[in-house]
Amino acid sequence: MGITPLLVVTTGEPAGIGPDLTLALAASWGPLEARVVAVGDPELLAARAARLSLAVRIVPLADGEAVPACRDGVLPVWSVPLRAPTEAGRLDPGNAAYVLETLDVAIVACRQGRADAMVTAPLHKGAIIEGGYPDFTGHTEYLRDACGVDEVVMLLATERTDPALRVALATTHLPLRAVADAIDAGGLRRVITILAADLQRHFGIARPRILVCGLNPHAGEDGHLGVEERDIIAPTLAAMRDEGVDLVGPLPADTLFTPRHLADADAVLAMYHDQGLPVLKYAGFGEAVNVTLGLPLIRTSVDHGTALELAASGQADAGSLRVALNVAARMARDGAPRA
Ligand SMILES: NC(=O)c1ccc[n+]([C@@H]2O[C@H](COP(=O)([O-])OP(=O)(O)OC[C@H]3O[C@@H](n4cnc5c(N)ncnc54)[C@H](O)[C@@H]3O)[C@@H](O)[C@H]2O)c1
Ligand SMILES: N[C@H](C(=O)O)[C@H](O)COP(=O)(O)O
Repeated sequence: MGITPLLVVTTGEPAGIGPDLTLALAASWGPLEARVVAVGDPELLAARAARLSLAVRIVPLADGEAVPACRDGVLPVWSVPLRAPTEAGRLDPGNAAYVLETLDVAIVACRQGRADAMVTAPLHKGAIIEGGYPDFTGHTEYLRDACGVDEVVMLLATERTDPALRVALATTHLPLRAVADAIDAGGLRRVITILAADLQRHFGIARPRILVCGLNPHAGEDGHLGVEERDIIAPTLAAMRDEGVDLVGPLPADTLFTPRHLADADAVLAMYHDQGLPVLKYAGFGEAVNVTLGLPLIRTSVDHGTALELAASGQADAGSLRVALNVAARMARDGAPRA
Protein backbone atom coordinates (compact mmCIF):
# COMPACT_ATOMS: atom_id res chain seq x y z
CA MET A 1 0.00 0.00 0.00
CA GLY A 2 1.27 3.45 -0.85
CA ILE A 3 1.60 6.34 1.57
CA THR A 4 -1.35 8.06 -0.08
CA PRO A 5 -4.42 6.03 0.92
CA LEU A 6 -6.46 4.38 -1.79
CA LEU A 7 -10.22 4.89 -1.44
CA VAL A 8 -12.68 2.72 -3.36
CA VAL A 9 -15.94 4.47 -4.15
CA THR A 10 -18.92 2.26 -4.96
CA THR A 11 -21.18 4.24 -7.27
CA GLY A 12 -24.42 2.80 -5.89
CA GLU A 13 -27.84 2.55 -7.50
CA PRO A 14 -27.26 3.28 -11.22
CA ALA A 15 -30.58 5.10 -11.61
CA GLY A 16 -29.85 7.34 -8.63
CA ILE A 17 -27.47 10.19 -7.89
CA GLY A 18 -24.46 8.06 -6.90
CA PRO A 19 -22.90 8.17 -10.39
CA ASP A 20 -23.58 11.93 -10.65
CA LEU A 21 -21.91 12.70 -7.33
CA THR A 22 -18.88 10.54 -8.06
CA LEU A 23 -18.46 12.33 -11.40
CA ALA A 24 -18.94 15.75 -9.81
CA LEU A 25 -16.09 15.02 -7.42
CA ALA A 26 -13.91 13.66 -10.21
CA ALA A 27 -14.42 16.91 -12.10
CA SER A 28 -12.79 18.72 -9.19
CA TRP A 29 -11.27 16.56 -6.46
CA GLY A 30 -10.39 19.43 -4.15
CA PRO A 31 -7.80 19.07 -1.39
CA LEU A 32 -8.25 15.31 -0.97
CA GLU A 33 -5.21 13.48 0.42
CA ALA A 34 -5.97 10.15 -1.23
CA ARG A 35 -6.15 8.28 -4.49
CA VAL A 36 -9.61 7.22 -5.61
CA VAL A 37 -10.94 4.46 -7.80
CA ALA A 38 -14.66 4.13 -8.52
CA VAL A 39 -16.42 0.80 -8.92
CA GLY A 40 -19.16 0.65 -11.51
CA ASP A 41 -20.04 0.36 -15.17
CA PRO A 42 -17.72 2.58 -17.25
CA GLU A 43 -20.32 3.10 -20.00
CA LEU A 44 -22.94 4.18 -17.49
CA LEU A 45 -20.48 6.64 -15.97
CA ALA A 46 -19.43 8.02 -19.36
CA ALA A 47 -23.07 8.42 -20.43
CA ARG A 48 -24.00 10.18 -17.19
CA ALA A 49 -20.98 12.49 -17.49
CA ALA A 50 -22.12 13.44 -20.99
CA ARG A 51 -25.70 13.98 -19.80
CA LEU A 52 -24.43 16.25 -17.03
CA SER A 53 -21.97 18.03 -19.36
CA LEU A 54 -19.15 17.11 -17.00
CA ALA A 55 -15.74 16.92 -18.63
CA VAL A 56 -14.65 13.73 -16.89
CA ARG A 57 -12.70 11.03 -18.69
CA ILE A 58 -13.58 7.52 -17.48
CA VAL A 59 -10.48 5.33 -17.31
CA PRO A 60 -11.20 1.62 -16.79
CA LEU A 61 -8.23 -0.01 -15.07
CA ALA A 62 -6.94 -3.48 -15.91
CA ASP A 63 -6.52 -6.09 -13.16
CA GLY A 64 -3.55 -5.16 -11.02
CA GLU A 65 -3.07 -1.78 -12.70
CA ALA A 66 -1.97 0.89 -10.25
CA VAL A 67 -4.49 3.59 -9.34
CA PRO A 68 -2.95 6.96 -10.22
CA ALA A 69 -3.04 10.12 -8.12
CA CYS A 70 -6.24 12.14 -8.39
CA ARG A 71 -6.39 14.44 -11.39
CA ASP A 72 -9.29 16.76 -12.03
CA GLY A 73 -11.34 15.47 -14.94
CA VAL A 74 -10.17 11.86 -14.65
CA LEU A 75 -12.03 9.00 -12.96
CA PRO A 76 -10.22 5.65 -12.71
CA VAL A 77 -12.71 2.77 -12.59
CA TRP A 78 -12.73 -0.85 -11.59
CA SER A 79 -15.29 -2.14 -14.07
CA VAL A 80 -18.44 -3.99 -13.08
CA PRO A 81 -20.98 -4.44 -15.89
CA LEU A 82 -24.60 -3.39 -15.46
CA ARG A 83 -26.97 -6.34 -15.57
CA ALA A 84 -29.73 -4.33 -17.27
CA PRO A 85 -29.84 -1.04 -19.18
CA THR A 86 -30.42 1.84 -16.82
CA GLU A 87 -32.29 5.10 -17.06
CA ALA A 88 -31.77 7.94 -14.61
CA GLY A 89 -34.61 8.10 -12.11
CA ARG A 90 -36.13 4.73 -13.02
CA LEU A 91 -35.32 1.76 -10.76
CA ASP A 92 -34.72 -1.65 -12.29
CA PRO A 93 -34.35 -4.47 -9.74
CA GLY A 94 -32.53 -6.33 -12.49
CA ASN A 95 -29.47 -4.33 -11.44
CA ALA A 96 -29.55 -5.52 -7.81
CA ALA A 97 -26.76 -8.02 -8.48
CA TYR A 98 -24.73 -5.25 -10.15
CA VAL A 99 -24.99 -3.01 -7.10
CA LEU A 100 -24.03 -5.83 -4.75
CA GLU A 101 -21.11 -6.82 -6.97
CA THR A 102 -19.72 -3.29 -6.70
CA LEU A 103 -19.82 -3.68 -2.92
CA ASP A 104 -18.16 -7.08 -3.08
CA VAL A 105 -15.33 -5.72 -5.23
CA ALA A 106 -14.68 -2.96 -2.70
CA ILE A 107 -14.93 -5.26 0.32
CA VAL A 108 -12.50 -7.79 -1.15
CA ALA A 109 -10.04 -5.05 -2.12
CA CYS A 110 -10.08 -3.64 1.42
CA ARG A 111 -9.81 -7.04 3.06
CA GLN A 112 -6.92 -8.04 0.81
CA GLY A 113 -5.09 -4.79 1.56
CA ARG A 114 -5.31 -3.56 -2.04
CA ALA A 115 -7.33 -0.59 -0.86
CA ASP A 116 -7.40 1.35 2.40
CA ALA A 117 -11.06 2.24 2.73
CA MET A 118 -14.39 2.02 0.95
CA VAL A 119 -16.79 4.90 0.48
CA THR A 120 -20.30 4.06 -0.62
CA ALA A 121 -22.63 6.15 -2.74
CA PRO A 122 -26.30 5.41 -2.02
CA LEU A 123 -28.12 2.29 -3.11
CA HIS A 124 -31.84 1.64 -3.12
CA LYS A 125 -32.74 -0.98 -0.53
CA GLY A 126 -36.12 -1.74 -2.11
CA ALA A 127 -34.57 -2.39 -5.52
CA ILE A 128 -32.08 -4.82 -4.02
CA ILE A 129 -34.82 -6.65 -2.14
CA GLU A 130 -37.03 -6.82 -5.21
CA GLY A 131 -34.06 -7.93 -7.27
CA GLY A 132 -33.88 -11.22 -5.42
CA TYR A 133 -32.25 -10.41 -2.08
CA PRO A 134 -35.19 -10.44 0.35
CA ASP A 135 -33.01 -10.26 3.45
CA PHE A 136 -31.12 -7.17 2.35
CA THR A 137 -31.61 -4.19 4.68
CA GLY A 138 -28.65 -1.90 4.00
CA HIS A 139 -24.90 -1.54 3.48
CA THR A 140 -24.32 -1.69 7.22
CA GLU A 141 -25.82 -5.13 7.71
CA TYR A 142 -24.43 -6.39 4.37
CA LEU A 143 -20.92 -5.40 5.43
CA ARG A 144 -21.40 -7.02 8.85
CA ASP A 145 -22.33 -10.31 7.22
CA ALA A 146 -19.72 -10.10 4.45
CA CYS A 147 -17.01 -9.49 7.03
CA GLY A 148 -18.30 -12.22 9.35
CA VAL A 149 -18.67 -10.08 12.46
CA ASP A 150 -21.54 -10.34 14.95
CA GLU A 151 -22.18 -6.67 15.46
CA VAL A 152 -21.49 -3.35 13.79
CA VAL A 153 -22.59 0.15 14.70
CA MET A 154 -23.97 2.84 12.43
CA LEU A 155 -22.62 6.26 13.36
CA LEU A 156 -23.50 9.49 11.57
CA ALA A 157 -21.49 12.60 12.34
CA THR A 158 -21.50 16.25 11.41
CA GLU A 159 -19.06 19.03 12.17
CA ARG A 160 -21.56 21.72 11.20
CA THR A 161 -22.43 21.93 14.90
CA ASP A 162 -20.11 23.01 17.70
CA PRO A 163 -19.25 20.66 19.25
CA ALA A 164 -19.48 18.04 16.49
CA LEU A 165 -22.59 15.90 16.73
CA ARG A 166 -22.17 12.12 16.49
CA VAL A 167 -25.21 9.88 16.62
CA ALA A 168 -24.95 6.10 16.79
CA LEU A 169 -27.81 3.64 16.59
CA ALA A 170 -28.53 0.65 18.81
CA THR A 171 -30.76 -0.81 16.07
CA THR A 172 -30.61 0.01 12.37
CA HIS A 173 -33.07 -0.82 9.58
CA LEU A 174 -35.95 -2.42 11.45
CA PRO A 175 -39.68 -1.81 11.27
CA LEU A 176 -40.63 0.24 14.33
CA ARG A 177 -42.80 -2.67 15.47
CA ALA A 178 -39.68 -4.84 15.87
CA VAL A 179 -37.45 -2.32 17.62
CA ALA A 180 -38.36 -2.96 21.24
CA ASP A 181 -37.87 -6.70 20.87
CA ALA A 182 -34.47 -6.15 19.29
CA ILE A 183 -33.07 -4.31 22.31
CA ASP A 184 -31.45 -6.70 24.75
CA ALA A 185 -28.63 -6.43 27.24
CA GLY A 186 -26.14 -8.45 25.20
CA GLY A 187 -26.68 -6.45 22.02
CA LEU A 188 -26.60 -3.13 23.84
CA ARG A 189 -23.35 -4.07 25.52
CA ARG A 190 -21.80 -5.06 22.17
CA VAL A 191 -22.91 -1.81 20.54
CA ILE A 192 -21.58 0.36 23.37
CA THR A 193 -18.30 -1.55 23.45
CA ILE A 194 -17.76 -1.01 19.70
CA LEU A 195 -18.84 2.61 19.89
CA ALA A 196 -16.50 3.46 22.78
CA ALA A 197 -13.57 1.61 21.20
CA ASP A 198 -13.99 3.14 17.74
CA LEU A 199 -14.50 6.65 19.10
CA GLN A 200 -11.07 6.21 20.64
CA ARG A 201 -9.47 4.59 17.63
CA HIS A 202 -10.95 6.61 14.79
CA PHE A 203 -11.89 9.90 16.41
CA GLY A 204 -9.00 10.24 18.88
CA ILE A 205 -11.24 10.57 21.94
CA ALA A 206 -9.38 9.05 24.87
CA ARG A 207 -12.39 8.41 27.14
CA PRO A 208 -15.56 9.07 25.18
CA ARG A 209 -18.59 10.33 27.03
CA ILE A 210 -21.68 8.75 25.52
CA LEU A 211 -25.24 9.92 26.16
CA VAL A 212 -27.74 7.08 25.84
CA CYS A 213 -31.37 7.64 24.88
CA GLY A 214 -34.23 5.82 26.48
CA LEU A 215 -36.55 3.93 24.18
CA ASN A 216 -39.90 5.09 25.50
CA PRO A 217 -41.39 8.53 26.12
CA HIS A 218 -39.70 10.15 29.12
CA ALA A 219 -37.31 7.21 29.31
CA GLY A 220 -40.15 4.98 30.47
CA GLU A 221 -41.35 7.22 33.33
CA ASP A 222 -40.08 4.77 35.99
CA GLY A 223 -41.71 1.83 34.23
CA HIS A 224 -45.10 3.46 33.79
CA LEU A 225 -44.57 4.19 30.07
CA GLY A 226 -42.41 1.23 29.13
CA VAL A 227 -40.05 -1.12 30.91
CA GLU A 228 -37.03 -1.39 28.59
CA GLU A 229 -35.18 1.40 30.42
CA ARG A 230 -35.77 -0.16 33.85
CA ASP A 231 -35.17 -3.78 32.85
CA ILE A 232 -32.51 -3.58 30.11
CA ILE A 233 -30.95 -0.19 29.38
CA ALA A 234 -30.30 1.18 32.89
CA PRO A 235 -28.81 -2.08 34.28
CA THR A 236 -26.55 -2.46 31.23
CA LEU A 237 -25.31 1.11 31.53
CA ALA A 238 -24.73 0.69 35.28
CA ALA A 239 -22.67 -2.46 34.75
CA MET A 240 -20.59 -0.85 32.01
CA ARG A 241 -20.09 2.31 34.07
CA ASP A 242 -18.62 0.10 36.80
CA GLU A 243 -16.20 -1.15 34.15
CA GLY A 244 -15.09 2.40 33.44
CA VAL A 245 -17.17 3.39 30.41
CA ASP A 246 -18.38 7.00 30.62
CA LEU A 247 -22.11 6.60 30.01
CA VAL A 248 -24.96 8.97 30.82
CA GLY A 249 -28.56 7.82 30.72
CA PRO A 250 -30.92 6.47 29.80
CA LEU A 251 -32.08 10.03 29.16
CA PRO A 252 -35.43 11.09 27.69
CA ALA A 253 -34.66 11.40 23.98
CA ASP A 254 -36.83 14.48 23.48
CA THR A 255 -34.59 16.66 25.64
CA LEU A 256 -31.27 14.86 25.28
CA PHE A 257 -30.57 16.68 22.02
CA THR A 258 -30.32 20.10 23.65
CA PRO A 259 -27.18 22.20 24.07
CA ARG A 260 -26.90 21.65 27.82
CA HIS A 261 -26.62 17.90 27.39
CA LEU A 262 -24.66 17.89 24.14
CA ALA A 263 -22.02 20.39 25.30
CA ASP A 264 -19.80 17.75 26.88
CA ALA A 265 -20.94 14.69 24.92
CA ASP A 266 -18.75 12.86 22.42
CA ALA A 267 -21.60 10.81 21.00
CA VAL A 268 -25.26 10.00 21.46
CA LEU A 269 -26.55 6.45 21.27
CA ALA A 270 -30.12 6.42 19.97
CA MET A 271 -32.21 3.30 20.28
CA TYR A 272 -33.53 3.37 16.73
CA HIS A 273 -33.08 4.95 13.29
CA ASP A 274 -35.68 7.71 13.41
CA GLN A 275 -34.99 8.60 17.02
CA GLY A 276 -31.44 9.75 16.25
CA LEU A 277 -31.06 10.44 12.55
CA PRO A 278 -33.65 13.20 12.10
CA VAL A 279 -31.77 15.30 14.65
CA LEU A 280 -28.42 14.60 13.00
CA LYS A 281 -29.80 15.34 9.53
CA TYR A 282 -31.56 18.48 10.71
CA ALA A 283 -28.21 19.71 11.98
CA GLY A 284 -25.91 18.47 9.23
CA PHE A 285 -27.68 17.17 6.11
CA GLY A 286 -25.43 17.56 3.11
CA GLU A 287 -22.23 17.64 5.14
CA ALA A 288 -22.58 14.61 7.40
CA VAL A 289 -20.86 11.26 7.11
CA ASN A 290 -22.06 7.76 7.88
CA VAL A 291 -19.36 5.49 9.33
CA THR A 292 -19.74 1.78 10.03
CA LEU A 293 -17.93 0.97 13.27
CA GLY A 294 -16.82 -2.50 14.31
CA LEU A 295 -15.71 -3.72 10.88
CA PRO A 296 -12.30 -5.10 9.97
CA LEU A 297 -12.15 -2.42 7.27
CA ILE A 298 -12.90 1.28 6.96
CA ARG A 299 -16.24 2.22 5.42
CA THR A 300 -17.80 5.64 5.18
CA SER A 301 -20.85 6.79 3.28
CA VAL A 302 -23.12 9.69 2.54
CA ASP A 303 -25.91 11.04 4.73
CA HIS A 304 -28.57 10.74 2.01
CA GLY A 305 -30.22 8.26 -0.30
CA THR A 306 -30.62 7.73 -4.02
CA ALA A 307 -32.74 10.86 -4.63
CA LEU A 308 -34.01 9.36 -7.89
CA GLU A 309 -35.78 12.57 -8.82
CA LEU A 310 -32.45 14.40 -8.93
CA ALA A 311 -30.52 11.84 -10.98
CA ALA A 312 -28.98 13.35 -14.13
CA SER A 313 -30.37 16.78 -13.20
CA GLY A 314 -27.14 18.34 -12.00
CA GLN A 315 -29.00 19.45 -8.86
CA ALA A 316 -27.65 16.84 -6.44
CA ASP A 317 -25.26 18.19 -3.83
CA ALA A 318 -21.97 16.28 -3.60
CA GLY A 319 -21.09 17.76 -0.19
CA SER A 320 -21.71 14.64 1.86
CA LEU A 321 -19.77 12.39 -0.53
CA ARG A 322 -16.85 14.83 -0.32
CA VAL A 323 -16.97 14.68 3.48
CA ALA A 324 -17.22 10.86 3.34
CA LEU A 325 -14.08 10.74 1.19
CA ASN A 326 -12.18 13.10 3.46
CA VAL A 327 -13.18 11.21 6.60
CA ALA A 328 -12.23 7.88 5.01
CA ALA A 329 -8.85 9.30 3.99
CA ARG A 330 -8.24 10.57 7.51
CA MET A 331 -9.29 7.28 9.08
CA ALA A 332 -7.07 5.36 6.66
CA ARG A 333 -4.09 7.54 7.56
CA ASP A 334 -4.72 7.53 11.32
CA GLY A 335 -5.98 4.13 12.29
CA ALA A 336 -5.21 0.66 11.05
CA PRO A 337 -8.36 -1.43 10.84
CA ARG A 338 -8.65 -4.49 13.05
CA ALA A 339 -7.29 -7.64 11.47
N1 LIG B 1 -26.17 5.29 2.06
C1 LIG B 1 -27.22 4.78 1.44
O1 LIG B 1 -27.10 3.86 0.64
C2 LIG B 1 -28.60 5.35 1.71
C3 LIG B 1 -28.81 6.36 2.65
C4 LIG B 1 -30.11 6.85 2.85
C5 LIG B 1 -31.16 6.32 2.11
N2 LIG B 1 -30.88 5.33 1.21
C6 LIG B 1 -31.95 4.79 0.34
O2 LIG B 1 -32.26 5.76 -0.64
C7 LIG B 1 -33.59 5.56 -1.09
C8 LIG B 1 -34.34 6.87 -1.06
O3 LIG B 1 -34.44 7.27 0.31
P1 LIG B 1 -35.16 8.57 0.82
O4 LIG B 1 -36.09 9.08 -0.22
O5 LIG B 1 -35.65 8.27 2.18
O6 LIG B 1 -33.98 9.61 1.04
P2 LIG B 1 -33.14 10.52 0.04
O7 LIG B 1 -31.98 11.00 0.83
O8 LIG B 1 -32.85 9.83 -1.23
O9 LIG B 1 -34.08 11.76 -0.29
C9 LIG B 1 -34.62 12.57 0.75
C10 LIG B 1 -34.71 14.02 0.27
O10 LIG B 1 -33.42 14.59 0.24
C11 LIG B 1 -33.12 15.07 -1.07
N3 LIG B 1 -31.70 14.74 -1.33
C12 LIG B 1 -31.11 13.55 -1.07
N4 LIG B 1 -29.83 13.60 -1.43
C13 LIG B 1 -29.59 14.82 -1.92
C14 LIG B 1 -28.44 15.48 -2.45
N5 LIG B 1 -27.25 14.86 -2.54
N6 LIG B 1 -28.55 16.75 -2.87
C15 LIG B 1 -29.74 17.39 -2.79
N7 LIG B 1 -30.87 16.83 -2.28
C16 LIG B 1 -30.79 15.56 -1.84
C17 LIG B 1 -34.04 14.32 -2.01
O11 LIG B 1 -34.26 15.02 -3.21
C18 LIG B 1 -35.27 14.17 -1.13
O12 LIG B 1 -36.01 15.37 -1.16
C19 LIG B 1 -34.17 4.48 -0.17
O13 LIG B 1 -34.07 3.22 -0.82
C20 LIG B 1 -33.26 4.50 1.03
O14 LIG B 1 -33.23 3.28 1.71
C21 LIG B 1 -29.65 4.84 0.98
N1 LIG C 1 -29.64 4.78 7.66
C1 LIG C 1 -28.91 5.49 6.68
C2 LIG C 1 -29.41 6.89 6.52
O1 LIG C 1 -30.57 7.12 6.82
O2 LIG C 1 -28.68 7.73 6.06
C3 LIG C 1 -29.06 4.83 5.33
O3 LIG C 1 -30.26 4.14 5.22
C4 LIG C 1 -27.89 4.07 4.87
O4 LIG C 1 -27.70 2.90 5.53
P1 LIG C 1 -26.56 1.94 5.05
O5 LIG C 1 -25.29 2.69 5.09
O6 LIG C 1 -26.61 0.82 6.00
O7 LIG C 1 -26.95 1.54 3.66
